[in-house]
Parts: sequence; structure tokens; C-alpha cells
Amino acid sequence: MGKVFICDHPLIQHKLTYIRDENTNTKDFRELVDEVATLMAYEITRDIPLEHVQVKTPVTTADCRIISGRMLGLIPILRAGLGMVDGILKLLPAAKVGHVGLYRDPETLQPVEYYVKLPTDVLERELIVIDPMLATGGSANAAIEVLKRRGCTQIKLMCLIAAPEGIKAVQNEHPNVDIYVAAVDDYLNDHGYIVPGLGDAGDRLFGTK
Ligand SMILES: O=P(O)(O)OC[C@H]1O[C@H](OP(=O)(O)OP(=O)(O)O)[C@H](O)[C@@H]1O
Ligand SMILES: O=c1cc[nH]c(=O)[nH]1
Ligand SMILES: [Mg+2]
Repeated sequence: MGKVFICDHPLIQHKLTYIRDENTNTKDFRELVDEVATLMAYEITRDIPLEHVQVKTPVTTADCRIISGRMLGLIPILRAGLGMVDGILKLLPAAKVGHVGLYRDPETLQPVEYYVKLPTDVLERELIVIDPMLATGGSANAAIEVLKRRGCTQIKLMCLIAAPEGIKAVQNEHPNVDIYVAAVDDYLNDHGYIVPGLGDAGDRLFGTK
């Protein structure tokens, strides 16, 4: 079963509080999501392998370590996943970005696919699927399925807030995908919104409501 890592660093939790606040405006919401994404990138890359190199300092030769050429791909689920991309790229500038466009039908809560564009070398990359919200898990599962259908095997999922129902759904359908979240909330309401959550992440990021 996929593991769940809760990124509970105080800086992440502090910023998440303001992200949840309904009085936070679009500009601040976007900036805070960007900052939390950077901090979460620090946590999600904890297991990246290093290799030894020697560098000449002005004083002597030093045994040092660098990331061992690991190729990463970021896969934001449109729209809301876009809000986390730049924050991650600040720490991982060589990552390539693929896009999976999904919206959740408001009646059925089922994901509807409308766009997929992936890097040509996606099979060689370790992939991080990004979406601020893991509610029913339908969108994350569908995005992971898009990647697996193309033969991708190394996949992690990164979200800001997850509902227990969404975690269970991903663990059931994709047991080899680890999930990184800043918080696990209480439950889903009758409209499939995470409680207490933050509302509609896409609308809050882009000011569409
Ligand atoms: O786990 P689920 O039940 O599938 O819900 C989560 C999805 O819902 C939201 O997307 P939305 O449909 O609002 O699209 P948007 O990002 O374009 O606003 C959110 O960004 C996730 O993609
Ligand atoms: O709470 C939720 C659930 C799905 N999508 C969101 O943006 N928020
Ligand atoms: Mg939305």
C-alpha cells in the first residue's frame, strides 16, 4: 500500500492556515500556494540519491555530493495543480512539466479528461502528480491512470489537503504511489468538498468566483 507522508513542518502549517482563510485574497492565496509548494518539494525530494564528486575549493579538494542525474517530471492536474508548479521548479529547475487537464463533473463528481500533454521522455522520468486537493480521489486516480497507460512506473502524488476518502481511493487503485500532503482533513461534504478544506482551489487561485 502507498505510504502517506504528512509534511508538517511549521512553515508549511503556518502558511496553510492563511491559505484556508476565506479572507485571503487571490494574490496572497497564489503566493502562499507557491511558497508551500517549494517547501513541500524540499520534503518530497528527501530520498533522491546523491553521488560523490570532488571539487576544488580555493583552499583544497573537497569530497562533496550532488544529485545523481535523476530525471524528474512534474504533472500538474489542470487547473489548480498549475498553482504549485513554479514553487517546485524553484528547487528543481531541470524538471520537465507535463499537463493533464481534468475537471470534476459537479453532479457525478467524476473526472472528465480534456487535455494531456507529456514530455516525450516521460517514461525515463520519476513523476510527481500535483494537485492541491485530493477529495474523492477521482481526479488523482485518473491522472495517474493516464501516466500508467503510457507505461510510466515511478509516480508520486503531491497535494496540499487530502480527505481520508481520497487517500483510501488512491491507495486502493494505485498501491505503489506514495502520497505527500500538508494536511489530512476530516471528511467530504455532500458536494464532494473537503471539510474544513479551503473551498475550490482552482477558483481561489485564478479568481474565477
Ligand atoms: O479528488 P476529486 O474529487 O477528483 O477532486 C479534486 C479535484 O477537484 C478540483 O478540480 P476542479 O474539478 O475544481 O477543476 P479546476 O482545477 O479546473 O478548478 C481539484 O483541483 C482536483 O483536481
Ligand atoms: O474541497 C475541494 C474539493 C475538490 N476540489 C476543490 O477545489 N476543493
Ligand atoms: Mg476547481
